[in-house]
Amino acid sequence: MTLELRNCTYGYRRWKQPVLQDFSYSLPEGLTVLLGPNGAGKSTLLKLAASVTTPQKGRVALDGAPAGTAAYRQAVAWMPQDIVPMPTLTAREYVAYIGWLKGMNRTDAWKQARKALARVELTDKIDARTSQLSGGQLRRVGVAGALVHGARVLLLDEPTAGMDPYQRRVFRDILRGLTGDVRVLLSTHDVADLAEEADHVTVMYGGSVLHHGTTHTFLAHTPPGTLEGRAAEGAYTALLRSHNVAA
Ligand SMILES: Nc1ncnc2c1ncn2[C@@H]1O[C@H](COP(=O)(O)OP(=O)(O)OP(=O)(O)O)[C@@H](O)[C@H]1O
Repeated sequence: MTLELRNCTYGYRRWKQPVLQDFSYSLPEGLTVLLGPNGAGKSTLLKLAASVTTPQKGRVALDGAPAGTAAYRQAVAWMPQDIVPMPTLTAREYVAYIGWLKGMNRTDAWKQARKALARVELTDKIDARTSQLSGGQLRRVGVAGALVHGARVLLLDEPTAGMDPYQRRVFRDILRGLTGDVRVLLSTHDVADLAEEADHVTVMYGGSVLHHGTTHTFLAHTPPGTLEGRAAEGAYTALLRSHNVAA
């Protein structure tokens, strides 16, 4: 399975410098953590891969199926950085609605929404209005929305932001429990928490990829003498500094 952006250019304003220019990226197998300072282009990359935005130039495809086609949209799940509550919908209705938008029939979407909410331990909030959930609970609803339709590619934009430590652990267990050839691209500022779990690490800055490789090659940037448990943070900072980027 290959999700690929090839020679993509994307800018939010036509008269401004594009955020991504002639940008190519291929999502490796397993879990890839996407790191980078604010404004690096991480969300933009995820939105292009999720086919919620379309590049002005270049192409995005999954195994040859172009982004935007039904086959592509069903295979790819996206959790946006900002989960906007829908005041009239309950958590279950919200997740089922995402499933339905992704092509599930209503009965399946309804059943799978309950299961997806159980996976993020929100069974007790299943009938709560999304507008009445806390920020962390709403993010867990977002994760459930990404899980509901059995996608082969999960694109998650800062999924753990605002989650308490216990829920971060639950989330990591969900990632570990994904079976089959499911690929995950996950952006985070939570370097220490997730980078060491990943199979691959991508670091972006200024719309470019500074590093893209296995976690092993990423951690090789860790400066000697770094405290235990700080290896990923150390590697990240050292990588940015080696490119003259203030971390
Ligand atoms: N809707 C928008 N309209 C105009 N410019 C935007 C918009 N969204 C993002 N940008 C700009 O695009 C650039 C990349 O933003 P993007 O959100 O992809 O970065 P990011 O790496 O996800 O940042 P963060 O870590 O802060 O979420 C930034 O310069 C940002 O100001």
